[in-house]
Amino acid sequence: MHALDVREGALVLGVPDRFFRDWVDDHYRSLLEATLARVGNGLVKVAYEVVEEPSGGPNLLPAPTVKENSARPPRLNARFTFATFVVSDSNQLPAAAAQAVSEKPGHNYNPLYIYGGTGLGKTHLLHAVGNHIWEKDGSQRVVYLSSEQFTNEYVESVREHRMADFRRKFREECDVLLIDDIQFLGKREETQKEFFYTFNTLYELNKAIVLTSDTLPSEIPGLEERLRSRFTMGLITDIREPNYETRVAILQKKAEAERLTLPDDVAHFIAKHIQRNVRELEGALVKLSAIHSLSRQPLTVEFAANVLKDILPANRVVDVEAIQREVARYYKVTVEALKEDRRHKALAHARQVAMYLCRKLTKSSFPEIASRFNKDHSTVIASVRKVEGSRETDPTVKRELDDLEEKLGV
Ligand SMILES: Nc1ncnc2c1ncn2[C@@H]1O[C@H](COP(=O)(O)OP(=O)(O)OP(=O)(O)O)[C@@H](O)[C@H]1O
Repeated sequence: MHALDVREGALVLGVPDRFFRDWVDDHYRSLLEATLARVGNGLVKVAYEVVEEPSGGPNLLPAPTVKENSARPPRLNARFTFATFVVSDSNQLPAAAAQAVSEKPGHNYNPLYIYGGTGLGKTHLLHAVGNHIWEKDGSQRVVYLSSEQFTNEYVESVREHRMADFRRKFREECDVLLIDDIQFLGKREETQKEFFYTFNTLYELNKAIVLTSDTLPSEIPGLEERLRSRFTMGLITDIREPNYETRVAILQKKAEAERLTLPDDVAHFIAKHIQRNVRELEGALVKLSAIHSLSRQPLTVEFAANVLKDILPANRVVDVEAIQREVARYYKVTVEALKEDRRHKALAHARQVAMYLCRKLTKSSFPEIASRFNKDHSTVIASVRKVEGSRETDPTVKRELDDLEEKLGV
C-alpha cells in the first residue's frame, strides 16, 4: 500500500484491488488507526482507493506465477528475491553462488555458507534462494528458519516427546534447508548434536543446505569440530559493506519498489552519510518517504537532511573524541594508545593523522589539541604539517585520509 493523499481528515491508502482493500480493512484497520493517532499529526482515519498496477511495474505481492494451492513456505518473505537484490563487487560471489544453488539445489555448492556483518543482505539472499526454488517448483519443500528457532523447536519437541515429528520435518519432509544466523548454534551442545544428524541426512540425500552467519565457521565459539568441518565442505563466501555506487543503486531500487521518485542528489546525500549497513540505508528511505508523503514537502536534500538529522552519522558532531575513536578503530589501536607517549612507528603515524584531522575538522586550537593528546603544541604543529605534506605526495596516506574523512561523514 502507499499513502496517496489526505482527504477530509483521513489518510488515503492506495491498494491494488477490492479484495486487498477488504482484507486489510478487516485485519489492520484498528492497528492503522491506532498508529495514525500516535504519529499522524491529527489524522485518525484511513480510507482506501483502488489504484491500477502499471503493467511491468514493481509487484510487491506474491509472484502471480505461483500455483494457487501451494502456499509460500512459512516464514519466507516474498519481498526478498534475486530481482530486488542489488549485486555489486561487495556481494557478487555470494549472490552468484546463491543463484547457482537455487538453479540446482543440492548439486551446486552444498552447503553454501554466507557470512558477513549485520544488515548486509545475508537474510535477503537466503530468502531469495527459498523463494526462487519454490516459485520454480511448488512441490519443493523449503524449510527456512533461524538457528534459534531450530533450537526452540528442538527443545519443545524433546519436552513434548515429539522427536519423531521433529525428525520427520527436518530430515524427511525437507528438500531445501535454509538456516539463518547459524552462529547461535555454538552455544547449544544438544541442539548441535541433533543438527549434525539433520545435516548428514540431508547432505547424503543431496538436499540443498544454505547457512548464514556473522563469522567464519572456524570463529564460531563452541561449535563442534565435526560441524565446523562439514560447513566447509561446500562454498564459504563473504558479503562486505557496499561501496558508494552500490549504496546509491540500492536506494534507487528500493525507491522504485516503493514508487517513490527519489531525486539523484537526495540518493547521493543519503549514500554519502550512511555507509556501513543496508538496513540503515533502507530505514532512512522509509522514514523519508513516509514524512514526504504525509507532509507533502518536496523531496530535496535540505528536506532529507532535516528529516534524517537524528539518524545521519554525519550529524553526530565531529569532535576530537569522535576523531580519536575513528582513527583508533581504523588503525586497530586503542584510543588510550593514541594519547600515550609511545614512539612505536605505526602508532606515531596514527597519532599524527588524528591530530591532523582534529585541526582540519574541528575548531580546536593547537594548544587544545595538544592537551587532548598529552603533547605540547609544537608537536601538534609539526604533526599536522607532516601529514599535510604526505597527503600531497604519498598515495597511501591520501587514501587513508580519504577513507577516514568518509567514515567521519565529511
Ligand atoms: N544488495 C542488496 N540489495 C537490496 N537490498 C539489500 C541488499 N543488501 C541488503 N539489503 C536489504 O537490507 C536489509 C537488511 O538485510 P538482511 O536482513 O538480509 O541483513 P543480514 O545480513 O541478514 O543482517 P543480520 O546479520 O543483522 O541479520 C534488508 O531489507 C535487505 O533487503
